Amino acid sequence: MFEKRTWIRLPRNVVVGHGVLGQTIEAVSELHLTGRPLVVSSPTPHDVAGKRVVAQFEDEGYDPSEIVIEEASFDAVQQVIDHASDIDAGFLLGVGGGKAIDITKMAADDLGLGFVSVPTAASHDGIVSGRGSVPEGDTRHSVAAEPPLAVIADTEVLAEAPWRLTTAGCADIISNYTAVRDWQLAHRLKNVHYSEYAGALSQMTAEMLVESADSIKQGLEESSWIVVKALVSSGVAMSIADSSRPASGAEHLFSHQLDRLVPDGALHGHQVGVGSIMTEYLHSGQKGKWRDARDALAAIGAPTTADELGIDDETVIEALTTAHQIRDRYTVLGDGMSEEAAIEAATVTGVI
Ligand SMILES: NC(=O)C1=CN([C@@H]2O[C@H](COP(=O)(O)OP(=O)(O)OC[C@H]3O[C@@H](n4cnc5c(N)ncnc54)[C@H](OP(=O)(O)O)[C@@H]3O)[C@@H](O)[C@H]2O)C=CC1
Ligand SMILES: O=C(CO)COP(=O)(O)O
Ligand SMILES: [Zn+2]
Repeated sequence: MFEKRTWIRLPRNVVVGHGVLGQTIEAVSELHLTGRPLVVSSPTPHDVAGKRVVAQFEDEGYDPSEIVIEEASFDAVQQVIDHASDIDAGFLLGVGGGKAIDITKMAADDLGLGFVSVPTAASHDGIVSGRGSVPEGDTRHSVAAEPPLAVIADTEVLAEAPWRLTTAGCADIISNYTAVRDWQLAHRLKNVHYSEYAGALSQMTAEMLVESADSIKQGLEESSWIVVKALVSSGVAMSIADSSRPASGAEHLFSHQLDRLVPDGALHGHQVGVGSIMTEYLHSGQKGKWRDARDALAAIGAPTTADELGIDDETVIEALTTAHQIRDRYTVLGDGMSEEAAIEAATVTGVI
């Protein structure tokens, strides 16, 4: 008997472009959500977009409420859950970078309410995915959470965010190359389920971004358009796979381990980018494609060395040799790298 089943949860409305923040009500009303909206943001996103979203709901006769969270923590998720229960919220909007959006999607998951993602920074593909990441103990990687019903990405707002957030989003996409390679390796060696559709979409997303590198420049709103569309595409790949596998391999394990070792280190995307230079080397050797990964990152102005990440060489080696312990996810790191091999990989690729 045929027993395969798949259940793909995707956003219904993805609205991207100049000034689309002004179409929030339009995009939301199409979703047939009812009750009071709760707008969740963090301080800067509240100023640049959150209060405009609240004002729109007020003008249209909704009775919105808002909450501004300061940090990515389970306490903050609980604060949002409590506030939503107190005001009897009907649905949630997360307005911000990864912090505000992840907190909203995790609170929405707990509350059983719909949620809309309104990114103010094109900083990584979590802003459009059904994966939430809040540091707890030693856990840094994402877990399944409520996927957004809609994404409203205003390129005018995104283009005004600090440029390093956009280069971090690019680097998160460039890391899809090695993530897919790791996934294929795990399929071959460990019989891990591999989705051809999700793998191909993730890889194509990285290729298209790299091909557009010349148009990704500070001050060009088109850059935000290109990057956010790639982030949406990467988020869709994760939804198809029902896993972060298409966009997260050993380079992400390396970054998660850096987050544990250096809590206020570099941006997620920048760390995974540097990680992918080294894991590409591990996949394909000295003559392999690691230079392509490095050059693609350099072309958009993302870090390619430990120095540029602001992380010392010893920490890079410690993260590389212990990254395989982060989670049960087979990658090119296998059951761990020796210190000598890690130093070799980081040195040959110029990371240290
Ligand atoms: N779900 C997933 O798959 C993933 C989730 N994450 C999570 O996402 C978070 C990191 O995301 P990231 O977006 O880098 O971090 P933040 O949401 O913390 O945003 C980074 C910084 O940019 C500021 N900011 C955001 N938008 C603007 C803007 N338009 N103009 C000026 N400043 C702005 C924020 O201000 P302020 O401090 O006021 O908020 C913050 O200081 C972490 O919590 C991480 O765990 C990371 C990777 C993947
Ligand atoms: O950042 C992600 C994909 O780019 C999510 O991956 P993780 O599941 O490793 O947190
Ligand atoms: Zn990522």
